[in-house]
Amino acid sequence: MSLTLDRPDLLRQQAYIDGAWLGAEAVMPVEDPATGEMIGSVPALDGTHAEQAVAAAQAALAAWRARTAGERGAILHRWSDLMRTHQEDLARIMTREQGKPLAEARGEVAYAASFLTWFAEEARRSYGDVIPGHGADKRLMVTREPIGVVAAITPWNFPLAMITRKAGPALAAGCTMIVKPSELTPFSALALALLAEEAGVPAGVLNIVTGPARGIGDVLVSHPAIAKLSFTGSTAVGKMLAGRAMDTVKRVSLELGGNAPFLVFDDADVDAAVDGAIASKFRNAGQTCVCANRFLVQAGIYDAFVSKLAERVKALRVGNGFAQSVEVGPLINAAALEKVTRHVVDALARGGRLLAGGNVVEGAGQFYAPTLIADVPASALFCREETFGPLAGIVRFETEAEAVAMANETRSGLAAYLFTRDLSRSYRVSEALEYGMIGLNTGLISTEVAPFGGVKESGFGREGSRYGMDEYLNMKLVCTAVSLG
Ligand SMILES: NC(=O)c1ccc[n+]([C@@H]2O[C@H](COP(=O)([O-])OP(=O)(O)OC[C@H]3O[C@@H](n4cnc5c(N)ncnc54)[C@H](O)[C@@H]3O)[C@@H](O)[C@H]2O)c1
Ligand SMILES: O=C[C@H](O)CS(=O)(=O)O
Repeated sequence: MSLTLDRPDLLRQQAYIDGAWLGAEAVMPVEDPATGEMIGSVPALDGTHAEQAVAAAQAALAAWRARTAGERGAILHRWSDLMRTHQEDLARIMTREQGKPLAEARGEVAYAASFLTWFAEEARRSYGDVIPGHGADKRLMVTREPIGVVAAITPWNFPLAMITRKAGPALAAGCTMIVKPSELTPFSALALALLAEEAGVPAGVLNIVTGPARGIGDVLVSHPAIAKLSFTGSTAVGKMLAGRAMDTVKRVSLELGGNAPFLVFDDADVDAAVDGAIASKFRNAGQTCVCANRFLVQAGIYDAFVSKLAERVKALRVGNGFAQSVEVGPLINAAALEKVTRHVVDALARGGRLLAGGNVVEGAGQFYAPTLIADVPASALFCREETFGPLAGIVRFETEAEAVAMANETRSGLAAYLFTRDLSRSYRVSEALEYGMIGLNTGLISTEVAPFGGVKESGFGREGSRYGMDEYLNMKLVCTAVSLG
């Protein structure tokens, strides 16, 4: 299937280093997860090219940080405007390489652009402090300065937003950046770079290095000129990269895997809980870090919730993201299909009751039927691992204490959801849950205006909100001795 774009030049098959578009003899193919067809290819660059990108970012740093926050913000605003102008093309490129339904892809373009708009304004608010001196002759001033050259390594599931959630604050702060996008979805990143160039981002300020992760990553985690590593991806890879970044004591922020519990109490609005469950579980075919990963439902509301949810899951339309009515697209690759299959088989083997789906959708591409399994024990695999697929598994509980204990029984700590109409319970439970973000009577929590991030092994640091700038700024104390005349 050909990809029709108003701006065909947005589909870039070259990497972007120091303001130049770069080809290579060695290339990496990019496949459409819905059809298995090859869309195109990108250069399979290596550590040498990563070194070139670091040198370019280093050379561009002084002039970029010397611009005023307003000047940097104006460029970010133009970049964001260009994203919105070309929303349809960016969405089509994303659906083609990542698979999500076109409506979701359009939503991600707007979400990704919102981070550029937000941080274009936050740039002007990187305030410092003047502190009353500790001596009559002392004057204390605290300034906030850009960290310097930043390396960003990003995942495939939100191929635009996970980049602008970093590039927005980094460039607003006066940093320069090298991005290594996922090898599964490089075209979104390269289209973003073209629009950055058109918006006036100077050469070297933003660099996109495509290719096998290890060779490029080895440079990005170890190069002494890189002051910060911002990683979004799996917990296992994040742990490894962060550990290596410590050899040069880089600042690190980690946005890692999740295992979100979705708690429904007897006093919940059951229809609202079902709406929240569908929104949280099946967005991007269950391939988001904040998807509900396990449903914990109190005994009194259990049957009503399960039967209503079953009707909704059975009605979900699966298919190619370009098809008008499709709500659930393909999984990203065969490994993802295998993992969700493994979790389904395990849940059924433990006595789970299949109420919808439970099968691979035969044919081209990697499709799994939206699946609902009830009456599963908390020992099931999907309760212990991030499924990252369209499986909703339900565990029954009796008491609030039991629910909180089950919810917290994981090393993950990104997002959690609870549905209750009891005000005291909403405080008790949200305070007891060990997570960075809580959805209370909602299944959708992500926005550029609020801090996004986790605790425990879901990482540290926050993206978005006024806190997002902190990840790209250093604090400096200037202590001045003044003569008293
Ligand atoms: N917390 C968040 O904000 C957030 C957002 C999106 C995705 N995620 C998590 O990301 C995971 C899915 O994304 P994924 O499959 O792309 O994760 P991944 O860890 O496999 O890959 C993420 C990035 O790391 C790179 N990478 C992998 N091995 C590397 C190495 N040895 N050296 C350097 N780079 C390497 C990949 O090429 C990719 O660019 C899920 O666990 C999901 O929960 C978290
Ligand atoms: O996969 C997790 C991303 O952060 C997606 S979103 O921010 O929740 O849209």
